[in-house]
Amino acid sequence: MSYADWYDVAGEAGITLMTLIWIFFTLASRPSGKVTNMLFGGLLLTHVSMLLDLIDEFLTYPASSAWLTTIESIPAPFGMVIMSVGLYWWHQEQHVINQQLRKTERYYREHSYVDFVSGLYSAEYMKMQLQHELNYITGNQGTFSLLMLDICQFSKFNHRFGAVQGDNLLREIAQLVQMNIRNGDLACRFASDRFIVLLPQTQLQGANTIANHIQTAIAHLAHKSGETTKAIYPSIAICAKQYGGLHSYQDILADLSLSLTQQKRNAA
Ligand SMILES: Nc1nc2c(ncn2[C@@H]2O[C@H](COP(=O)(O)OP(=O)(O)OP(=O)(O)O)[C@@H](O)[C@H]2O)c(=O)[nH]1
Repeated sequence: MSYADWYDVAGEAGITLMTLIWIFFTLASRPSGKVTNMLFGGLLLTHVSMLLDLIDEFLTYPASSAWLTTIESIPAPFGMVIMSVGLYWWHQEQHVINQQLRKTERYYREHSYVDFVSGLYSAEYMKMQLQHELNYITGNQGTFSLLMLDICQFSKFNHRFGAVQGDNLLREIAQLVQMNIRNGDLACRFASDRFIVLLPQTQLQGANTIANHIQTAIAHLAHKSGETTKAIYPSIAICAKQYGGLHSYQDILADLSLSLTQQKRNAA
């Protein structure tokens, strides 16, 4: 074979390998169903064409079997048509999923906004979602509520048990908050030992109910530091407020923080 032929072989082998990789990632990433079947079928036919094309480089067919070289390219166009139909169905499927996400106002998911200590979304993400919620309710005459909660005496806990145990406690509390909110609510870590929960389309009464659930759950958390069975029962201060669409998210967050601070002062 000449150099040109080897370049040809390398190109065809690369395409054959790539189609196999696409098949792998399609099957590994997608749930089973008709969209996956179409994508898999289309990619498989394309792969077969590429493979036949590659094998063809190493075989010499007798003149009577020359037709074999012409059929090798037939599966690819069929595969591409099937794949295109699969992609169109995928587009339809994604459209439905997007509609569902939009309904709950958690439309854009962004993993770079995750706080890695608590596993919740960060304050930055909450600000974006608050702005999104404000835009939504302004157009729809709606309302929403927010909860803000703060762990009591967290600096003492850190001092006594160390920052690693402090991180564990933050994570456990974050999990309890998440367990006690609804699908469509959003819990974020706001700052150090402070968390915030967005409750879309929720009146104050409903927000207070959820705040009670969270407070009760955290009051029953028997946090263990290390090997000992001795438990620490953390307590939190929590405040719930309802908002309309006439404020900026900065004003809302400042107002909520102030309310929580006043509530803590009154309780002291
Ligand atoms: N372990 C750990 N500690 C943190 C983290 N972020 C902030 N902190 C600590 O959290 C503590 C927060 O202290 P404060 O704001 O005084 O809160 P507090 O001690 O709970 O005081 P009160 O709310 O008034 O009861 C500080 O000691 C911070 O160093 C973190 O990611 N991990």
